[in-house]
Amino acid sequence: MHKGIDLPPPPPFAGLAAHHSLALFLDFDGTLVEIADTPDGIHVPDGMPEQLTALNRALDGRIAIVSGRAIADIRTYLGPVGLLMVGSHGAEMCEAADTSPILSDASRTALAALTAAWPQLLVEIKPHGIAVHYRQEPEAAPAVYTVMDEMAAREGLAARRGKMVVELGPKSANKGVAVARLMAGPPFAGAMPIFIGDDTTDEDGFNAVTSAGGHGILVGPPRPTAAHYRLADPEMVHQWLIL
Ligand SMILES: O=P(O)(O)OC[C@H]1O[C@H](O[C@H]2O[C@H](CO)[C@@H](O)[C@H](O)[C@H]2O)[C@H](O)[C@@H](O)[C@@H]1O
Repeated sequence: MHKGIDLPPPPPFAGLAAHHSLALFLDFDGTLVEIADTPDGIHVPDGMPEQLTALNRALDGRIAIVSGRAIADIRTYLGPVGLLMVGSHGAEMCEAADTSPILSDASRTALAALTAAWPQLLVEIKPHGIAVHYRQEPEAAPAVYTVMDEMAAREGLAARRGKMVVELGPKSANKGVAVARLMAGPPFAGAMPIFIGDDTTDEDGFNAVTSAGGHGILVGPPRPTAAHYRLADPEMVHQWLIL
């Protein structure tokens, strides 16, 4: 973990690609697109899906989007890019979505009470989990933490804190587990993995690629991280990837 020092920018992408067989694991919100006020308020830069597709071809299919969003949600923004996608923080790995309800009546009641008390909260239902966003109502954060932690304990789920959001999902899934699973088989096995992400939930991905001989790239301001390099914002990510 790099705590007190700022991190350098990564070496130029073209140079790395010239000397290594690269695998790229890309977070979505805050990495490929700027953070917005609401989950559906994001803007996908013109040409980005086409450029990701071209880059994926150049890397022989060794790019995966590894997002906290549901895969179906990502597809509405990127369209038919032909990229491998991991969604819901690793719980969805291109498998049929499990849409069965994950909450008991007690938890549904607790969630309903929370959203009634704080009407600006946004609830995002995913195939394997549920996210409560408090960006529109930041003063609700302590109540959201309490209720979501209680729900997680009751349901046997993990409660993950992200950017103005708390998410419930399976304990067994995280971005690091997903990356390790992908790295075990073709077309990723043997490549040097790079994980680019901005949020605390991306730290599992940074650790996984480091264990596999690769590097994490933190996007955003300096903070304690397992990443080796840092880029300031999604625009710098696009420039680094020559997108
Ligand atoms: O793993 P990611 O691809 O970074 O997804 C993480 C979460 O991103 C979304 O929420 C975040 O972005 C929103 C839009 O910029 C922002 O309004 C919100 O405050 C952020 O938490 C998404 O809605 C979640 O489902 C993802 O898990």
